[in-house]
Amino acid sequence: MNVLMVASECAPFVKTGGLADVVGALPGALARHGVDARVMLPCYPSLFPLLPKGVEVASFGDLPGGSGRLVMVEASSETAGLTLLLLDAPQLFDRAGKPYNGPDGQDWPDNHRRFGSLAQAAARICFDGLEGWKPDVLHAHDWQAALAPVYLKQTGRTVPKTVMTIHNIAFQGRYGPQVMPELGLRHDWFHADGLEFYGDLSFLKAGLVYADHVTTVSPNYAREILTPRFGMGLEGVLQARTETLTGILNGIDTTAWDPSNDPALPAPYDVKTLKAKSASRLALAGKLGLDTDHAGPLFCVISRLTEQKGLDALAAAIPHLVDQGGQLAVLGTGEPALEALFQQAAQDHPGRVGTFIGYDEGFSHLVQGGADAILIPSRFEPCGLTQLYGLRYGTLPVVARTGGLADTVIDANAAALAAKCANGFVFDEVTPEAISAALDRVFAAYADPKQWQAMMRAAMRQPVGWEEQAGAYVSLYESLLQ
Ligand SMILES: Nc1ncnc2c1ncn2[C@@H]1O[C@H](COP(=O)(O)OP(=O)(O)O[C@H]2O[C@H](CO)[C@@H](O)[C@H](O)[C@H]2O)[C@@H](O)[C@H]1O
Repeated sequence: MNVLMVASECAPFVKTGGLADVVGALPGALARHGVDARVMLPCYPSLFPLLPKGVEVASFGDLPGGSGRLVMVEASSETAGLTLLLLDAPQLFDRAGKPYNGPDGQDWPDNHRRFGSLAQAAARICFDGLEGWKPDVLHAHDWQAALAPVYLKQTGRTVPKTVMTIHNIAFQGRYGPQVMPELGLRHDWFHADGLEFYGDLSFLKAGLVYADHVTTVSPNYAREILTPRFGMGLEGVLQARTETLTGILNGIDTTAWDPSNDPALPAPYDVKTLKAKSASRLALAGKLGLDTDHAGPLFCVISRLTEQKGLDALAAAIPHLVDQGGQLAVLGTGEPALEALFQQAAQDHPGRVGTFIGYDEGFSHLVQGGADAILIPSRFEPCGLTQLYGLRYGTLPVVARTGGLADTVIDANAAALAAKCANGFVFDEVTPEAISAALDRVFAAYADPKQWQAMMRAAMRQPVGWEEQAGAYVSLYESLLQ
């Protein structure tokens, strides 16, 4: 079976968040099930070095954003081989800045054309194929790829089948109706049951309406987005699709994220050598200027600093965390006000709170390796990957009961502790008080090394790889093709 993945990010080549991890790891996992999945991506500057190694397999004269060519390249990351299909259109993608915004932090004003072009190129290659390779399924990820199923539907053909995955429903790609003609979308589909969302064109809604199947990245989030609290205005669209909406939990790349073999850690450790984790703690403390002789638990945050992640509430609980004897390592970048809060916390609590504002993949491994617990107080979380990395590294997740966090973290309540399956701490409200109460439970557990280590072992033994989840995608693809 052939699958064309269409996305705006793919680790390790271009990443702003968890979408990239999934798109980078899922094809390799699908390959082990006999699926040939290829990833179509915009050719951003970080991908230019790959171009000379590739071959041009298609060219387009009239995408919404002008001309472009498609270059196929076998790209190998440290851990896996991937076949990438790069949409090389310099007028759209050869820009300084980030995938979605310029150096000034503002969204590129032509994002509808940039990602409309990606989607249209993807739809066009489905029929002619690429040197004998034709997709049976087109799998679009998030709003940036969401018009691909629509362009396919506009042709009236029924193959390939289309899957639309929601990684984050908060980002919808919403533009005024004036962009409709330049995107080549059917005007008679611009209505409330089609492309239109409160007078605008919504890329994500369009994908949700016209894809053959919709998935999101955890079973719990698949239920949550049917409600006004989590659906971000799209709950009605999704309620109409409950028969064709599935939650498939994300996995992680357990080769790239392996504490027994991670070049970012000063010493390897595994479930039998938990004590060796202390070398990572020392290295992390040294890097962030934290006291190295501190006895209490070292918490960490690794996150985009945005409203979604509930970190304003966490920041308000930092004095309590410090008073109770904790330390905190923060790695993040995002909203300036949140960056300032954590920088201030580091100044207020020298030796106890260390903040690194920036994006650093290698350092994120050391933070996972060195911390005792990872704090994830998200207001909503479709799946969450950092708690999965935390489990794998014996860094116990302390999470809000939402989305995929609730699906993956087993709270240290009496029953779970007795059954030796507790692997973290779960709290209900994203408030400084509830976070402080959860921290108190962490401090109590940490004071009992036997119990803490039992939890670390339970965490590290939890299967978090892609094996099972990739199988779920294969079953879904097969059911669509029947
Ligand atoms: N400053 C920094 N430096 C280095 N690495 C950093 C970093 N900040 C974040 N990261 C990394 O970025 C990724 C974030 O992934 P998440 O799944 O936790 O959230 P995100 O909201 O981006 O993803 C969305 O998509 C994913 C994938 O489906 C869903 O799991 C999630 O719930 C949804 O919100 C992780 O790999 C993390 O280590």
